[in-house]
Amino acid sequence: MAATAAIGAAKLIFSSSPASSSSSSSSSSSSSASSRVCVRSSPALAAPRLRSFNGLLAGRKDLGRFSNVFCGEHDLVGNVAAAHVGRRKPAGKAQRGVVRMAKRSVGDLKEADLKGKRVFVRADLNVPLNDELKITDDTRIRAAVPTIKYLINNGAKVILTSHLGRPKGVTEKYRLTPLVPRLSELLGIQVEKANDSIGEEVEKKVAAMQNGSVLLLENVRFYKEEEKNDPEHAKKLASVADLYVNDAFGTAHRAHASTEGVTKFLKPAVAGFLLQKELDYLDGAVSNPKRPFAAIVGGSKVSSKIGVIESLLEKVDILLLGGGMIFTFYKAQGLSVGSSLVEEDKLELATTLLEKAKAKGVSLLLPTDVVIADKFAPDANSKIVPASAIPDGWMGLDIGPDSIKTFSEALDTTKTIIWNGPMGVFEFEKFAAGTEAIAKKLADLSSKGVITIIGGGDSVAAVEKVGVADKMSHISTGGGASLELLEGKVLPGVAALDEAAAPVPA
Ligand SMILES: Nc1ncnc2c1ncn2[C@@H]1O[C@H](COP(=O)(O)OP(=O)(O)O)[C@@H](O)[C@H]1O
Ligand SMILES: O=C(OP(=O)(O)O)[C@H](O)COP(=O)(O)O
Repeated sequence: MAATAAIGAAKLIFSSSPASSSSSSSSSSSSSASSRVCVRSSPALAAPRLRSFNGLLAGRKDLGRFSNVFCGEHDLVGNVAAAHVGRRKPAGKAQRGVVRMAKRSVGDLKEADLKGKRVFVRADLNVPLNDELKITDDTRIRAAVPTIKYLINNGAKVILTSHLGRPKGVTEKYRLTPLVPRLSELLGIQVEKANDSIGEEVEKKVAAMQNGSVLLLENVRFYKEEEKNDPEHAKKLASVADLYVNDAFGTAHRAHASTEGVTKFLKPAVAGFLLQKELDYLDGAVSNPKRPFAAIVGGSKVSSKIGVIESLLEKVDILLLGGGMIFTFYKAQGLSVGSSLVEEDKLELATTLLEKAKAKGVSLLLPTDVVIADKFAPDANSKIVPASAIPDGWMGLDIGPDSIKTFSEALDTTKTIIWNGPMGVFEFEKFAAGTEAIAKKLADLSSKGVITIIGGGDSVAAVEKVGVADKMSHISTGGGASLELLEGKVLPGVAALDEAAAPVPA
């Protein structure tokens, strides 16, 4: 039963009841169906280390440097991307028909299909950059390499596209130029770059491409039409290419022109190796998780992630909230939050979510103490205060030591953990302790057999920074995408791709 413990004026919802055990007997049949038909080894939920890279690299020595993060055991399987097109209903509710579709993979395309062809590759190269525009974590770039290498080794001309950040129009600091040296180094060829993603310059550069070369287009989000998924814009993007590969798992939850719209104009439209690998692992691990199952949600994308919490309450037994997410909850409970990050229009939702968690017996834990700062800067003055005592003019930038302890104890009871969003502004040393402590805790639990899944550009950067990325069961290049997959949502970037020859029976 859920109990409400008062912490100063703050209320912390805590349930002593065990997990809603309803888990997913209803889902297991579809899960096993997919294992059978999608020719994959079941994700080894009992193993602490990634086991489901699905052999996409097997036998391909040229791809061997891909990543120590992504390279687990390479057991050879077919080139079929398993993707939920319709997904199971939450446990405890009537199950709608589950339709599983296999998506056509880039691995299905051979030299005869690729040689001399212009391939529009959508990757998620949204990597963190510092003030000097230096890449601070290259995980997403490394993760994109196997698909690109496969294409160039088969004689294709790769037109590589990505977004970076959330620019409003052309913004110098969001140009993709800083990515070129690392991409070139990893691919072993000089990558060319265009200063636009559509138009004459792109057309000219594409016309001059040799087989086996790579042209990186400019940030696709410099055009507002990208996020609007404007069909005319998608047509312009597609006009320079013959076929489409989507390998941007981190952006697969966005129906944008370069992730969804272009599929109307380019055939075949297939899944890249990374997209395929992510879906395969996450589908198995989160659709029928070992319980207790915990989610940790933090970071700064509050408005896009707070909505996910409602669905998470249907799936998880424990939900830990940190990062910029928490202040909306505090404010909803009547607390002062100073100048902390708050989504004013989500206050009502936050209240509803706290009530729902209580009603469902889900342990929703908010930090009881926070590290506050007098400005958003690495050299800010800081102090630790109870969550109920944030003074005016101060902002919360990390969770405090009591919260770390409570969160660690809660995590000790779990068997599966998915984490998206840092606990604090870990980029500043003064506010990195919460994130680092949780990263170390997950690494420790991983070694004890707990399944640990880290998703999101910054979350992955944080575990890399702590040096524990290789201890985790799975490092996902998508935070929001993996949460939406966990919710049971259709990822538009996946749904738009061609189906494999035959649908997978449910
Ligand atoms: N209390 C906070 N206030 C403001 N920003 C925060 C806070 N806690 C964490 N962040 C920021 O959240 C960012 C990551 O958020 P997000 O993009 O949602 O994560 P991910 O990339 O892992 O999905 C980090 O850059 C971090 O500095
Ligand atoms: O960083 C990303 O998502 P994530 O922070 O949820 O991992 C992706 O590149 C998507 O970016 P968006 O959330 O601006 O669409």
